[in-house]
Amino acid sequence: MCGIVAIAGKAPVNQALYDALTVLQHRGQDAAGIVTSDDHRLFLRKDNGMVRDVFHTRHMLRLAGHYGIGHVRYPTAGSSSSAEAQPFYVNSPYGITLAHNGNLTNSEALAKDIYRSDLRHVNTDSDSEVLLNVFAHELQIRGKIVPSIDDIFAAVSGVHTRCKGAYAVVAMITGYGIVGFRDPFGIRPIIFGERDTPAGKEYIIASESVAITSVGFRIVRDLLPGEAIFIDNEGNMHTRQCADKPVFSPCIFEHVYFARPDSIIDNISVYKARLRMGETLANTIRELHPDLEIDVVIPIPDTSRTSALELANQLNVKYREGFMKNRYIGRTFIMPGQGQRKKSVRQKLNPIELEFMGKNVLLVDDSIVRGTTCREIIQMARDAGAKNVYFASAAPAVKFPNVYGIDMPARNELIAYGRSEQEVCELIGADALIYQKLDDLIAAAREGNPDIERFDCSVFDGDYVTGDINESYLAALEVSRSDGAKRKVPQGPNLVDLSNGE
Ligand SMILES: O=P(O)(O)OC[C@H]1O[C@H](OP(=O)(O)OP(=O)(O)O)[C@H](O)[C@@H]1O
Ligand SMILES: NC(=O)CC[C@H](N)C(=O)O
Ligand SMILES: [Mg+2]
Repeated sequence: MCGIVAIAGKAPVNQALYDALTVLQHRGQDAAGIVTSDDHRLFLRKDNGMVRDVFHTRHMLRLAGHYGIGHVRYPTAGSSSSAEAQPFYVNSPYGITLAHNGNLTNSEALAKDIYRSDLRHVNTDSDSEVLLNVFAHELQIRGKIVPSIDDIFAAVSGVHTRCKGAYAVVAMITGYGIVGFRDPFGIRPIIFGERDTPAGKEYIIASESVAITSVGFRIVRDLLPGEAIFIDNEGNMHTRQCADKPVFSPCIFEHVYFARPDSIIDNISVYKARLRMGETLANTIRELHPDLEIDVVIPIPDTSRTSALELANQLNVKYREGFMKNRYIGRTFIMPGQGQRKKSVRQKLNPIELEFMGKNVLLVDDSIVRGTTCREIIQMARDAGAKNVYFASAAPAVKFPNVYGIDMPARNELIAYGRSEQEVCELIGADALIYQKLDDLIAAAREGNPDIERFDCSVFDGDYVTGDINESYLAALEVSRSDGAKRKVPQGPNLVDLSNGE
């Protein structure tokens, strides 16, 4: 998952972009970047690292101009090399920069097309660089010195025709304005806002509403699946549906884990959805384990807190913060490499022994993916003297890879893949394991917006809405992007890259 933001302002936008990226940091910790423009020149800074590490005062001073875009990255394609940090740039036509959240499922085929038919060079393995070149080509073939609004929206339609997979995108067309668009299934979130200034209206586009409100804009609305927004360099805003048959299918995992609870995505409060997940999970526990004696409910911080709190309320059991989180360690799930993830769980969470000693403890997490967290945590609870350790997951068992922008590509890395609940329970060392039912999870999210007919739940049910995912795709993905495969790709400072981000 990545975070994206764009601002079309009337005054310098560097600080607001930086602030918005810090609010989106939970969506990507690997790399960050900002590009701004003063209508003539582009100013780019991007590198590996968290937002606070990538941008120093000297960089901020150079990010001049009244419009720009930003990105925080969590890689799902290519490598974690700094050359794949975003935004990406192509000089023709007009000078376009682009930032992408999601994952293209036909990136490899597109990369070949781009070279053979569009005569374009793509320098990295990033699907986002491919996406940028498709958009640039679709704009170039209109052949205009000054692109019209119709040209820009036609180029987005061209992207929808050629690209498959998930993409929420912001792009800047130097001298012409800012574009945002969402794939025809609306898998990844993207929302826009505005504010009035003495010099006129300013616009912002971002992955999550919290990035809009926290920098002083008000929310207008989410982009619809297939829809695009264009803010021209005079500050006029235009929107248009650019897909033929959009089928809304937003990713349910945003509500389970990715998004911040204080965000509202597609009119669903993530916080309320998580409370409802706690309520339904409590019902399932009562139904499946009516005799389970629970002395205390303990969340695995951070993300499960909201649902664990409501679950404890419903069961009428004490809710206690039995694990203290080291606030200087980021999210472990989105760290690259299993070794790093495993080590970080222990550095990140530390038990308060008195909450465990001699008690029947119900630990609650938002999800169990690789099982890294729960295995460590259950052992820590036992070491702290717990009598029995039960484990509940606010999401169903994750059994299938994600191909739409969450880095869980290898089936055999998923602890629930090919295993029964009982087997998972034994493997993680719990005395009982309770998963949320998929229908309950869907209901918990949908209650916030009953107009959404379906969610992308592919990691739970293996149903890939884009229709292009088959066994050979999944097998190839497993080979190229498993933890083992990633270890073989050269990373870090030894790699000499083409990067213009300094
Ligand atoms: O089964 P696993 O592979 O361990 O993945 C699931 C865990 O990873 C996430 O936590 P993370 O530490 O990333 O973030 P958080 O602090 O927001 O909970 C998630 O909240 C689960 O705790
Ligand atoms: N998580 C994401 O949205 C990743 C975006 C893009 N696929 C990349 O790897 O950079
Ligand atoms: Mg967690």
